[in-house]
Amino acid sequence: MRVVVPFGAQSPKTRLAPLLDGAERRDFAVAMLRDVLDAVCDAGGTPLVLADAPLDAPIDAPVAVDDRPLTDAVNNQLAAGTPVAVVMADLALATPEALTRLFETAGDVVAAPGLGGGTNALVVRHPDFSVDYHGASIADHRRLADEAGATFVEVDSLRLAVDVDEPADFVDVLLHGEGRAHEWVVDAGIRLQRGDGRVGVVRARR
Ligand SMILES: Nc1nc2c(ncn2[C@@H]2O[C@H](COP(=O)(O)OP(=O)(O)OP(=O)(O)O)[C@@H](O)[C@H]2O)c(=O)[nH]1
Ligand SMILES: C[C@H](OP(=O)(O)O)C(=O)O
Repeated sequence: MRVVVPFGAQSPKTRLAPLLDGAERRDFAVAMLRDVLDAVCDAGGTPLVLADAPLDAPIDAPVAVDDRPLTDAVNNQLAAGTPVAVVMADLALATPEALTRLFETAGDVVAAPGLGGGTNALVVRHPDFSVDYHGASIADHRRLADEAGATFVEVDSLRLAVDVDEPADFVDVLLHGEGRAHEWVVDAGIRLQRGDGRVGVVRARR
């Protein structure tokens, strides 16, 4: 399976600014990308990193640079032929097993929803389907599949549902992560903070 992995290389992970400075956000984003690429390869996928600018860190996969907005860049990849998968680069908990299940699930469009309304991963087998990212994109993709006459199937997976957008997402990385991204967060001094309510994170040092 051809697997497109979008990567915003210009100013990655701006919503993590409360805990990480610019260089750290770049470094952490690359750690997550490397974990995702390993998981894609171990699941039998052939990854292509779709970046909005050249990467300054070595990556063990081919890179296509396309500086158009995310949706346009991904739709251009879909136009190159199906089946194709799109797996976001910030899925710090992704495992080969979870991706294998995604890739093997039958359907014209198979989606792994993100917590909070996004679409963390997709398999597209229908030539008339196109993406529209940002906002509650899972709802948009459900509608777009319907309009294209494509079946739409969602996979239920914690490991694919967690994308690291905001500091609170570090909770799941600390609790369930295993790879470079997990190690990066621990080394940065980010720790769980238990209180009366929901568990949060705190950074012990900067
Ligand atoms: N090719 C490409 N990938 C992008 C672009 N923007 C985001 N991505 C990637 O798309 C996925 C989802 O990104 P988001 O979480 O929406 O945005 P982000 O840029 O990572 O983070 P924020 O700056 O906090 O919004 C991640 O894998 C990003 O690396 C873009 O403009 N072009
Ligand atoms: C790309 C976008 O990601 P989010 O901003 O929801 O993390 C989406 O899944 O539509």
